[in-house]
Amino acid sequence: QRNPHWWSGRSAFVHLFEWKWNDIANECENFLAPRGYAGVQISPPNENLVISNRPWWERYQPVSYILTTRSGSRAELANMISRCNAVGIRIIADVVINHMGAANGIGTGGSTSDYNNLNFPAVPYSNNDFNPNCAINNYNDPYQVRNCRLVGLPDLKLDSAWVRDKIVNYMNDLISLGVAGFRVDAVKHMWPADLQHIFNRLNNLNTAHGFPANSRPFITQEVIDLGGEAISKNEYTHLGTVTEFRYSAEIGRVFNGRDLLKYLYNFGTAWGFLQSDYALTFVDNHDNQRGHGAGGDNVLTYKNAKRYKMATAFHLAWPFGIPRVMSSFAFNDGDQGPPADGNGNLISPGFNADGSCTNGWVCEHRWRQIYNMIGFRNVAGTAAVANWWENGSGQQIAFSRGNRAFIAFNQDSSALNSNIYTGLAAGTYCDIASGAKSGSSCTGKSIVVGSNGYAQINLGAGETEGYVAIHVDAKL
Ligand SMILES: O=C(/C=C/c1ccc(O)c(O)c1)N[C@@H](Cc1ccc(O)cc1)C(=O)NCCCOc1c(-c2ccc(O)c(O)c2)oc2cc(O)cc(O)c2c1=O
Ligand SMILES: [Ca+2]
Repeated sequence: QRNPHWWSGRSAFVHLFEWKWNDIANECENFLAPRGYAGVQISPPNENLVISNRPWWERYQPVSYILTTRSGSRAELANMISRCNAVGIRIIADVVINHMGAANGIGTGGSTSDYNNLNFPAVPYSNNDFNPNCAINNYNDPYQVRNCRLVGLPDLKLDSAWVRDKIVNYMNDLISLGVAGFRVDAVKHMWPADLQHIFNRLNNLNTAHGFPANSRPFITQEVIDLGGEAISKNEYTHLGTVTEFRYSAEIGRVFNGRDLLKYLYNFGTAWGFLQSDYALTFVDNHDNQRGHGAGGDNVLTYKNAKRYKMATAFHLAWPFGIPRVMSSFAFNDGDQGPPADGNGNLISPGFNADGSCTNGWVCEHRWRQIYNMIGFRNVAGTAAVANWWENGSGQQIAFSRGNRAFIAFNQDSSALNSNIYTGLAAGTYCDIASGAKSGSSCTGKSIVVGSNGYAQINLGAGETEGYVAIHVDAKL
């Protein structure tokens, strides 16, 4: 189902891609809860194949459902989920249930993966638990896309009772540890009916973790659908939310300067997206930030910082979808895995005095311009978009969220310098892009809203930040 069980007043979650469980627990307590994040999507917690050079995608090659990975042990996972739930950070587990690993070898828990004989003894799965070996080479044949092998990955028979039992038991195990729901991988490659059977057998959430009785697990399904394929994202919306890859592609195209900001006034179903409460939205994700398609070369990443922050600011200011913020490790090569020592152990992020990360972690979620927009979205709450403004070129826009918050963007080659109606009460507000409210002063720009609700908004074309944003909790 589609409710992520956020605590009230929280509205967006972060994908702490490849983070260790102990580090996530600390981050929940030290950073995410204080900054108003709602939840964390964690990397697949099940045992995965150890692949030489440790590419990031080895975690998408299961060997068993034993909860031992480079992120930590079962006990560390359980501890992290408890500590995060205690401070109102929900945990969404990434589950890989379409396939198993595509090579012989051992898993991160020491179990064997016998790909040639389709034997995974630690589940156990054997060859009659897999679909016949055929390759997916025609994405316009729904049967092939569901029943054949995605890039050679052994395809599980999801209509077999044995396989369904193993997957249901795995997901119910995670529910018993306190997860709020699941990000389901490679959903396009599974039949909706099989998923429905599995999801229906999931237990209610564990009330010991603060969930009301009879709470159903949140489901968000990865369906890469940019149009043009036989399988549609709409085939899965009755099961839960669905990743809206077109959101990522379009917001990237606009904030790459390949379209006018003024066209964003109706950014939503008019652009072909799923309806808001079905849509899992993001600027980039772990896959398409590496140029693996699924949004093409429009996808913005941390590598294009100013545009990325503008796109994320719009993403979080705009009342559409369930937003997920990406938190990456730095990479040059598309296959490169997370920061690790000589023995392959993951290295924890370190933190600078300004809160930014070290040790190869980008930590976009710790960038002031991004975490301040988490606060903006929380303060805006359910207030509707109002007071839309655009300049003649169409590359300067502004809007408010009722009388709670106001934001202006400049993607023009000339300065934005206009007197704009903000919809906010008179007073002096701190711009949360260039700084923040600190005690009784602003560390960055301050913006004065007159008694008529207007403010002089000044934003040069070459400034560090391409937007200014204010809200009632940043008012002096
Ligand atoms: O680049 C990758 C991994 C990508 C990947 C991993 C997890 C994801 O959630 C995802 O969306 C993509 N994998 C590399 C290397 C690789 C891995 C395994 C393998 O058997 C062969 C090669 C790669 O070059 N993959 C081929 C292109 C990416 O094709 C993959 C897709 C995928 C891409 C586009 C689509 O429209 C689509 O429906 C599915 O989903 C995966 C899901 C997985 O659970 C595991 C995978 O290996 C993959 C996956 O290879
Ligand atoms: Ca399949």
